[in-house]
Amino acid sequence: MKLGVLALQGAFREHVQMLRAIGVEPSEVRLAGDLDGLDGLILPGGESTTMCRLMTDFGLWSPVRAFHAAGRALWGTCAGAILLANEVAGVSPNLGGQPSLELLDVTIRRNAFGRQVDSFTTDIAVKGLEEDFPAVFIRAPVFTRVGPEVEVLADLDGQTVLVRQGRVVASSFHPELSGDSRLHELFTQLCQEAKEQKFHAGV
Ligand SMILES: NC(=O)CC[C@H](N)C(=O)O
Repeated sequence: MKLGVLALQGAFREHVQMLRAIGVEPSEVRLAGDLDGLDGLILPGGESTTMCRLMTDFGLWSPVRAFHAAGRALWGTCAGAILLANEVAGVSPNLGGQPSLELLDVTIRRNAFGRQVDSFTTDIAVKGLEEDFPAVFIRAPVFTRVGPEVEVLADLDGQTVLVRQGRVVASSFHPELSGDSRLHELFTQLCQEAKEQKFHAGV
């Protein structure tokens, strides 16, 4: 299993460390060619406006869309989830619209928990995990609209915080900072499944 972590900005090193801890040696992705041969890609948390600018500078929008179209798995955490969404809300109007990959049929609202509660950790129930997951939220977004093909895997006080649409997963929290590798293990399984499906389909 070959996984990559988008390494333009933000908490990519923490994802790399978490993947290493579960026995996966990931590579850092900065250029389109770095995606070659990968089965899955993690888009980390950070600052989505900066990441968008770097996605443009590094010419990554089309290559990441093509990576998805070729049957590979993607997981966006926090700012990474914002990059995946079809629609981004909560952007300052004078900045214009925020570009995104549009690979996940959701609307995501940036900084949805307000400044008073910038960062917090709380245990949440996640579909597919037997025990609660310690979720770290840092100026986190929430999914305010979820399309018909999107499965909600976790919420917090009625706000959607973890979703999946086929082989695209997005969390508004930072699983790489919680010292709990279960979601990284689940994503690795999803990458494996995506790879096998591709193999069976003869692609
Ligand atoms: N921890 C994070 O990734 C924060 C996301 C950031 N608030 C943004 O909107 O881009």
